[in-house]
Amino acid sequence: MSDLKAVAQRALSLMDLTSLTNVETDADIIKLCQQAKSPAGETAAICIFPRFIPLAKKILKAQQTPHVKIATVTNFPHGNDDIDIALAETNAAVAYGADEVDLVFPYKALINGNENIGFDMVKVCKQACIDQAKLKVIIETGELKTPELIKRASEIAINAGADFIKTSTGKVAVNATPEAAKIMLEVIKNKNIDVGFKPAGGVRNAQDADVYLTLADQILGEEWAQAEHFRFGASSLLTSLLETLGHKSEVTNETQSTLSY
Ligand SMILES: O=C[C@H](O)COP(=O)(O)O
Repeated sequence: MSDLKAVAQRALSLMDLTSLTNVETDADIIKLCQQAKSPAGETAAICIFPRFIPLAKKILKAQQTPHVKIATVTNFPHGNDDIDIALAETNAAVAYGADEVDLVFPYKALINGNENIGFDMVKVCKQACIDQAKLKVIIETGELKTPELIKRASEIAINAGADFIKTSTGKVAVNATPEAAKIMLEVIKNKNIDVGFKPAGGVRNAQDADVYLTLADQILGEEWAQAEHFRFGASSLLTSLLETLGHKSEVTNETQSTLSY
């Protein structure tokens, strides 16, 4: 069993602190940015809908946490197969100033036997992100279900230019699982390529995080799971990690006083 405090500290620095309920207000996004500057250190990123990016940029700058990346989502959460729409959304996300775009792979098309739509969608969206944003491709493992489809979607996404492969939207019945993670990490290892991994959905505490970090350490080596290669997509993990680390999850007065937007 790993040292849970050490795991919690590591997981915090690898987190895409996520708020994708679609009922967020500006106040919720401001609070999320404040939480990203936690008493135990900064999260790697926040993950929000595109329309909130300009506000988040302003807040992150005002609270002097410009290293916290802004991730957003496109073709989300449905994973439909309309390439033009996915591309338009990705172009808009980049125009808003996203550092990272989490694109939902057209997984239903793949389940129906069409590999080309996924490849083409990732390829054009990668082009839209080139030199401006990382492209993280959500393959929705809980819907793909079989190891063969999870492996194939991972390979297609990587072949088309994904910078990260991500398990899940967090919006379906089955989200990140260790079984899916193992398949995806092995695809990355076998391809011997500079692509990252993001388990997302249902990662709730340091024990959950430990399972995925241990898999990454075993499959890709202990140095690999750094923020440029590994993220957790999670909405409630931070609160639990802060408890493990002995901190209260509330925003500190100090954090609030740095805001001058
Ligand atoms: O990408 C992240 C997920 O949407 C968050 O899922 P969660 O609410 O289960 O942590």
